[in-house]
Amino acid sequence: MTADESPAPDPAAAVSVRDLRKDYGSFTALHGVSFDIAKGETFSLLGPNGAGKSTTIEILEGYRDRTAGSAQVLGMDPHRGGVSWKARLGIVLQSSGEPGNVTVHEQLAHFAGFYPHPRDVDEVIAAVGLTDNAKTRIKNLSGGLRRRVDVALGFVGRPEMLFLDEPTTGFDPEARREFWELIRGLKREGTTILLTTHYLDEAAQLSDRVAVIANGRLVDIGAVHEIGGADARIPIVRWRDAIGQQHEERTEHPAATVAALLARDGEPLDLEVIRPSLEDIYLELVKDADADAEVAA
Ligand SMILES: Nc1ncnc2c1ncn2[C@@H]1O[C@H](COP(=O)(O)OP(=O)(O)OP(=O)(O)O)[C@@H](O)[C@H]1O
Repeated sequence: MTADESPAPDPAAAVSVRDLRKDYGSFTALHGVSFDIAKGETFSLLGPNGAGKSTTIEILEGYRDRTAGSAQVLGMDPHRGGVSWKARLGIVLQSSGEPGNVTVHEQLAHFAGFYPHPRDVDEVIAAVGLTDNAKTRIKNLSGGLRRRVDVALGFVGRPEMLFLDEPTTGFDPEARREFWELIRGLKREGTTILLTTHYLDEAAQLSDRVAVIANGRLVDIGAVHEIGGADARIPIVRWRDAIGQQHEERTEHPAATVAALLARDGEPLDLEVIRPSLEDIYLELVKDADADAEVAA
């Protein structure tokens, strides 16, 4: 199939992808992926190592050519996007290049100069918690602090669309929480955000919608509270009986189940009521996708 033969992308969307396919030689990394991201939406692409997340994001950033299918980002085919289109994007790649022999402030001020309406450099440095390191040479920063510089470079140009490929790798827990606040602030300003992350709590905290991709195929897509379907969210009641045997019941009415247990047997041992998290649901989706792939193979 050529790009021209695939269905039309949605012109109103910030990102619109149809039947996206990518071959690396004889290996197919993407088997025809389709999704839209609305303007102002925060959208996470989730999947195991090698699923095709970075390939997708790099095609959308204009860094990689696609083999087939169509893609539009801010109304433009990324393959044809020029300098003015690129100035509307912010990009945090999965791995950054060799750090230069420049300070944090110098690097950001230099980068800000490429954009027509950059943010205030000192405010950006403060937003990523690097004020105390503003005059430090980047090569002398720890890995986690360097990653904060990458994030700062991604939004200093006041982008309409921000791509974040595993942005918080190497962040300590406090820095991750601060990063979440930063992203919420950018979202409030109307920035469209495409995030890939292996931290499912991060995706649950930040995303309007998520897509799960496995083996180059889209497995599911939807709002964080809908992904995997309603059945995947049915609470689980777990307890042990008087002789120590473990029991488990999936029920829409966990309080009634616990009340009935209490009335019947007295206080249950090791009682837990669990609502599956995004991580639990994600793991199930990926397991099912792997099983399907094995059957197909
Ligand atoms: N330049 C390349 N040449 C050949 N194969 C590649 C190339 N880049 C990626 N691949 C392969 O394509 C598949 C998808 O890779 P990709 O980096 O998109 O996955 P990912 O979902 O981002 O994984 P991770 O979570 O590890 O970053 C993998 O099997 C990878 O080995």
